[in-house]
Amino acid sequence: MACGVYGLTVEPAARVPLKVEPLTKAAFAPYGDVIEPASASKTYPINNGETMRYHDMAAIQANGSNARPIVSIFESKPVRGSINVHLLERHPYGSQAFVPLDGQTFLVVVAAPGDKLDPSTIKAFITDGKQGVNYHAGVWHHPVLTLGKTTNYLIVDRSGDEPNCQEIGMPKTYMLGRY
Ligand SMILES: NC(=O)N[C@@H](O)C(=O)O
Ligand code: NI
Repeated sequence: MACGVYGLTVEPAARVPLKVEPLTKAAFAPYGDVIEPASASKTYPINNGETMRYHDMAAIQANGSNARPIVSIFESKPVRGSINVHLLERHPYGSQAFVPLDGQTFLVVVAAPGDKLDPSTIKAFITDGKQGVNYHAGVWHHPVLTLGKTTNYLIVDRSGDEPNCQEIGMPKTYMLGRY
């Protein structure tokens, strides 16, 4: 998905630490959904009780002309050393879900939707290896930041006619620490 540059994405000289918090449903609610059994709104047994259904975990959005939700796999190499971020991207026409298939933790950096970045809404989270995330349409997020080893993610996002990836520069370079 080619990301159009929506704003300045040159790395700012000013650097600030950004606290990395454990990912929780409540903390992530302004940005999207956490995909994990504990966050299911509805859970019920099926198949004569042999299977538990964690129902309707994420709001899958696919808007625009000829839009449809699609399933893909991202095979993502890990980032290593000090991780500093200075740009985010958004998909205005649809949501984007990442579910790790190898039990791998990853970092999530988000900001509230809007045509201008609101620095007060920039947050960083670390997943517990079982969690996935679903960014709602228009939510600013950093391209996937995989930790430790190359990881496959199941991706659910949107295909359609309109270009669906825009990048924007962050006001500072945000330091997430060493991994
Ligand atoms: N560009 C692309 O498909 N991936 C990004 O959207 C991402 O969030 O990693
Ligand atoms: Ni994305």
